Amino acid sequence: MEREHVDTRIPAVEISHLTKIYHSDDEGNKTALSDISLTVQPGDIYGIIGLSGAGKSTLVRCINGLEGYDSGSVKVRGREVKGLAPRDLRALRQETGMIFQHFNLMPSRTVAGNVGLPLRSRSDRRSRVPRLLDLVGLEDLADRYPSELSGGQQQRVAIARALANSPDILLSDEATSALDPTTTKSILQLLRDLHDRLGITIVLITHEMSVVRQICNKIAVIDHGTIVERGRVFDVFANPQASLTRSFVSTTSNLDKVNDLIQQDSPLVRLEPGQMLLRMSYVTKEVSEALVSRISRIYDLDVNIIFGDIDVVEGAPLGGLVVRLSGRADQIAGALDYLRERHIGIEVLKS
Ligand SMILES: Nc1ncnc2c1ncn2[C@@H]1O[C@H](COP(=O)(O)OP(=O)(O)OP(=O)(O)O)[C@@H](O)[C@H]1O
Repeated sequence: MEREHVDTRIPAVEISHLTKIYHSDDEGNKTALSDISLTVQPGDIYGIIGLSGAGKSTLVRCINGLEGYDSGSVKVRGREVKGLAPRDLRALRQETGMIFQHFNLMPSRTVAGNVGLPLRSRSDRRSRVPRLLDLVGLEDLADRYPSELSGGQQQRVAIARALANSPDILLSDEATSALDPTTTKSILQLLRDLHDRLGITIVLITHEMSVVRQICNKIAVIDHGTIVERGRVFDVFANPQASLTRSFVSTTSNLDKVNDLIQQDSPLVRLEPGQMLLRMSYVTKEVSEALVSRISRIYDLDVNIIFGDIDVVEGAPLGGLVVRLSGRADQIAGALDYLRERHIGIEVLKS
């Protein structure tokens, strides 16, 4: 869908020192966001992850002007959201599509009727709705009603509706949280395709790290209204700093299972004399060697892969292997040095 040229020099969203307090007579003041700063560049798929109540939805609502804020600044396409005239606020929302967990479709309207809702003129609806439906793969369902569709199809309708005014920014608030894993994957794939084809910037709110891993390039982790960690997705997954981030990352990998196996004294992780149980992980993107066969050959070791979990994130392998090494102690030590020099994360689990 055609869109005005986007100035890629101006951040899509720039938030500085944002603080939002909910004031309530009954329950007193509740600080939902405290000193939040983050910058979303045009073309980013920026994941914002946090537990329930962390402040994610409040943050999105500040970005699209649904919620005011107490201090700090929220700029969308270079313009401060607070204090926008109603007309400018309407324009901001038109240029900023939004999708939600529960789709928010009108049950009394057909698929085509829902998608065409944001479009003012009949001619716009006639020309654009079929193209929008085509974009989300629902061209055959135009005359159906939401109740006749699966959850994934309903979210596709909502995505088409969010794109009706050719926004350059899409805000996604837990858009896959009500969907099963397979449907989640297909919706995330669709968002990625739309990003690649339309160049749309996506701000994606979620509580699932696997969602971030699948499509985001940047991530901010939010905890009780503050950002505890941010960075490129690969770096944060490879080397999480905050304990909350570490616990999110651990939900996406089975490598921690080895600790249970050790505790249960599983035969899988029992060692003979001269053996070592090792976890090897990718911590940088610059690894392209056949490491397992190299250390086996150079140091005359048997390397038994017990299990592994490697995914491709931002175009580079991420994750690792749990292996049992058998060989002479000095040879094993040499192999560990070899791996360290090549920036492989190593953790001796048992020896
Ligand atoms: N309208 C409101 N009035 C008072 N407090 C609110 C209001 N909306 C949210 N809060 C509080 O602000 C905090 C942040 O809420 P928010 O909905 O932004 O979190 P969230 O991370 O999106 O959580 P969830 O995933 O459960 O929706 C919570 O403690 C919540 O109770």
